[in-house]
Amino acid sequence: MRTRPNKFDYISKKFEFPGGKIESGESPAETVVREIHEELKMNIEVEKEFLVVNHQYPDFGIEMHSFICSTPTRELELSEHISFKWLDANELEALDWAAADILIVDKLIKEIEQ
Ligand SMILES: Nc1nc2c([nH]c(=O)n2[C@@H]2O[C@H](COP(=O)(O)OP(=O)(O)OP(=O)(O)O)[C@@H](O)[C@H]2O)c(=O)[nH]1
Repeated sequence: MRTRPNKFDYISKKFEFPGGKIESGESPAETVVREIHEELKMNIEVEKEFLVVNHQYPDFGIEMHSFICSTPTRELELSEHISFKWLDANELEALDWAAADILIVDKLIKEIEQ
């Protein structure tokens, strides 16, 4: 997903994975299901946890949990992003990713190439 212009220029209009912040009482896997439904009107199933990344941006730090998920359909409705792309592994590297996402992208490329 491509982010809207952001107050922090290092995140503005970068590509990121859909998701969002954990709410009180939620597990990270529950968060991703809720956020993807809220942001994209998509129903997904979490298959497995993929990678936990800790990243320090100049103004804040994040601990980001990523998951391999499945969905019966690719149909979605954007509500918070300016565009999206479905990509094969060999196309992932070409995008301008948020810095915190680079380790996830690298691991995806390695695992899918095997
Ligand atoms: N969802 C998501 N956020 C990411 C990724 N990579 C990354 O740096 N972030 C950053 O992590 C921060 C928290 O994500 P968020 O989706 O909750 O962003 P937000 O503060 O706009 O959301 P909110 O106000 O709806 O809670 C944002 O600054 C976002 O840009 C990613 O792959 N997915």
